[in-house]
Amino acid sequence: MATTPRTAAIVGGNRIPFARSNSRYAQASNQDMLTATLDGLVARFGLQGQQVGEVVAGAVLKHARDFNLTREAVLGSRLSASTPAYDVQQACGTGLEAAVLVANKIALGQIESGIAGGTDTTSDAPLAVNEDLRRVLIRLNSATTLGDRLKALRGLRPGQLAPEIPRNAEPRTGLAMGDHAAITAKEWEIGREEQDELTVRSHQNLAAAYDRGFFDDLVTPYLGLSRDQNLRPDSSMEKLAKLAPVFGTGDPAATMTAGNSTPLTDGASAVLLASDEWAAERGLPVLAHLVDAQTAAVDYVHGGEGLLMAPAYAVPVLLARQGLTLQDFDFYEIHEAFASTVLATMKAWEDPGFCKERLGLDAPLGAIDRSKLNVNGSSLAAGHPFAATGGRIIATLAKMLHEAGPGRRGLISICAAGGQGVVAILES
Ligand SMILES: CC(=O)SCCNC(=O)CCNC(=O)[C@H](O)C(C)(C)COP(=O)(O)OP(=O)(O)OC[C@H]1O[C@@H](n2cnc3c(N)ncnc32)[C@H](O)[C@@H]1OP(=O)(O)O
Repeated sequence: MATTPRTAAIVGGNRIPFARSNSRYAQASNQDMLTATLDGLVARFGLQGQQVGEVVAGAVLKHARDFNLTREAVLGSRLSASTPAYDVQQACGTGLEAAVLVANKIALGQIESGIAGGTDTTSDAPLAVNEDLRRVLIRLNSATTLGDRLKALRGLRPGQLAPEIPRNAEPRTGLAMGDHAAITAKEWEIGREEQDELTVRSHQNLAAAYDRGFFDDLVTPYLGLSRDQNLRPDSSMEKLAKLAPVFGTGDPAATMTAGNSTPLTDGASAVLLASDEWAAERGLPVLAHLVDAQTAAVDYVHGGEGLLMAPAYAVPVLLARQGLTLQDFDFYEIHEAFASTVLATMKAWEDPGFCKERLGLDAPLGAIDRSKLNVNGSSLAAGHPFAATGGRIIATLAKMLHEAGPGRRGLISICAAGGQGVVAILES
């Protein structure tokens, strides 16, 4: 029997304020933050003791003990323990990818409701042991006699005792994501001033949104924080101009600083999705619908494409499938991994050569109206706890579309490590 796909509704979201790394949430684990975030969502939508179809979430940096972090968070939360839950991981696209998975199951009628989310902490990063030491420890664990234990330890050297600390770098190139972004910034001739301007706007927009109460029903205070700790309402071009470059520093004309790059951040977010019927039965709002989504990947290792440029490729596929142009949107949410990445992506869409040769289009996608971009701030100001960014953006955009009224449309574009990108369209 054929089933008719339907479009999943976004009921609303919840997140904890995002904290600077090694600061307010230094003692909190991913599980603590995700559990608190789920409980905030449960409280907001009256889901105490209830079972939702599925909870799908993830973390980019996960301890080995967190086999199924999401299920553990559900068991620690006030949701019914009968709620199935599992982890996904798509780097910085994790939160959005989780929402797409939930939305697709709702669309197919396999579930009526679900929660998508993400959490990350660089304060509680997983440390690994040296590969040789790990094998020794495994042998030691299964050794039954003193002789076997001593044999297992034989050959172990002091240098092998040093822990392996996760680096914010691409495994295939050894370069930090910021250094990759600096290469792209140079290729697309993205200037320091335009990066700093985008950064100031992000801080101003986020601060204004908090001041007008926009986040009152999206953010639940946690561990003494009620606003994102990275937010600097007094951010200015003058202050940003004083910062020294931190990425691509081999180049004397390097432009990327701690100000126009996202900081290392701790936090979690979650979004409640459902069928229209499920929401109506409970008297819950429908802010928007997740209409469609697309992923793309680029060859940043041998293909000469920028590590964070995959959304530039994913968006035209999505537009073509939906019969839309890049200008047919009321809001654009382009994840600010680095200010230069947002600017390079927009420049690529405007560039006839890029659009023809790399995207195979007859004409460039064109410019977007900058006054519709990240109007309530984005990752430069809020911070970027990798897997939690998607949930922050979906909940923010869904509320913006709802406030704007029916028939409004928003584009989400998230670049991710590994040369990947996840993009989606929401409509009110
Ligand atoms: C797909 C993706 O999303 S890829 C992106 C993934 N994320 C990343 O790669 C994270 C990148 N970020 C980082 O690695 C780090 O945050 C860095 C290297 C950029 C900066 O690290 P730190 O040097 O520890 O940053 P810190 O917070 O101390 O800031 C450095 C200085 O800049 C200043 N600063 C930062 N932002 C601003 C601002 N908006 N306005 C004014 N000053 C600022 C700070 O006050 C600080 O000044 P100080 O030294 O006088 O106190």
